[in-house]
Amino acid sequence: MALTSSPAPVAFLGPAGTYTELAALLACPEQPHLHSQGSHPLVPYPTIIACLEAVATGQQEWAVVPVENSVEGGVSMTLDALWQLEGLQIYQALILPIRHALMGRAKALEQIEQVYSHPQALAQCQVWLGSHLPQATLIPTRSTTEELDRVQTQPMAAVIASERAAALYKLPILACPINDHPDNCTRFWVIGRSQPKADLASPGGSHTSLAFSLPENVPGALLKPLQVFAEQGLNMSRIESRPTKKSAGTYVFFVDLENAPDQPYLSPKVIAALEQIAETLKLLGSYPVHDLSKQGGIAFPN
Ligand SMILES: O=C(O)C(=O)Cc1ccccc1
Repeated sequence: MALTSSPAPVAFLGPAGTYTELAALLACPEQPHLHSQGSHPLVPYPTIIACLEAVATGQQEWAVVPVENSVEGGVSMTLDALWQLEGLQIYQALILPIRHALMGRAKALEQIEQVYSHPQALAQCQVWLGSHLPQATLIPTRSTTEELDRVQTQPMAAVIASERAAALYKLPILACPINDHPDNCTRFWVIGRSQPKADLASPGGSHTSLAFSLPENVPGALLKPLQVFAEQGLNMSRIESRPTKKSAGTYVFFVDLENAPDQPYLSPKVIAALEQIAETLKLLGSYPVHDLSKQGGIAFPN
């Protein structure tokens, strides 16, 4: 009799109702070219780093984490954790439209004294908040849904989260959408443990991500790796720097490359050239991207 294994759990930034949970519901880690499977049990974690540590230590098979928002830029917690932790690989990217709602039990907006949400969500609604809730104190939380239980009993408090979160917690929506840019979207990565280097071609896809630090802070240092990409005809779709945290003025560079259609991974030649240049090089994976922001909205799974 054939043994059938049930889908492995996916760690996500909780509690229930976050945008990251929605991305995890739509993710398909074992078959990264698909999405919208919804068959994996989901396990909430309080922070992004806890999600990634759960995979790195083998406690969970998969994690889904936010990486970059079209308005606010990179999610530094995710980038820093991927640089620090060993043995992680990106298997899939999902881009979701982000439509923020203000929810709570206030009878009128003037009643609201505190607004709780993830710093990215607060920043994405700052113009709206300044003009509609100038009296409110903005309080950052670890995820959009962390303080949803508080607003059940405190009418002076409100939360910025998704409409799906309002439905899950049975909270009235006071205003929606409140994001300052209508085309707000966020990219999420599905992370698993890394394959041996020889298997980097698998699972493959349209993009490759890597991170590197450079040995010397000298004029033109960054030119060398960029020249490798240019000479190999590799288009960079993103470059972002984060401090190494070792000494002031030293940086880690995170790069996303578009793969050639006939080569869904980074060639050994490019990897060898980068290894020569970088102080530390981390290949984060080659993977397909599902852009769900351009399909007129998504049907939210429950
Ligand atoms: O997933 C969430 O709900 C988060 O708190 C992270 C986040 C915040 C804002 C936009 C997308 C993801």
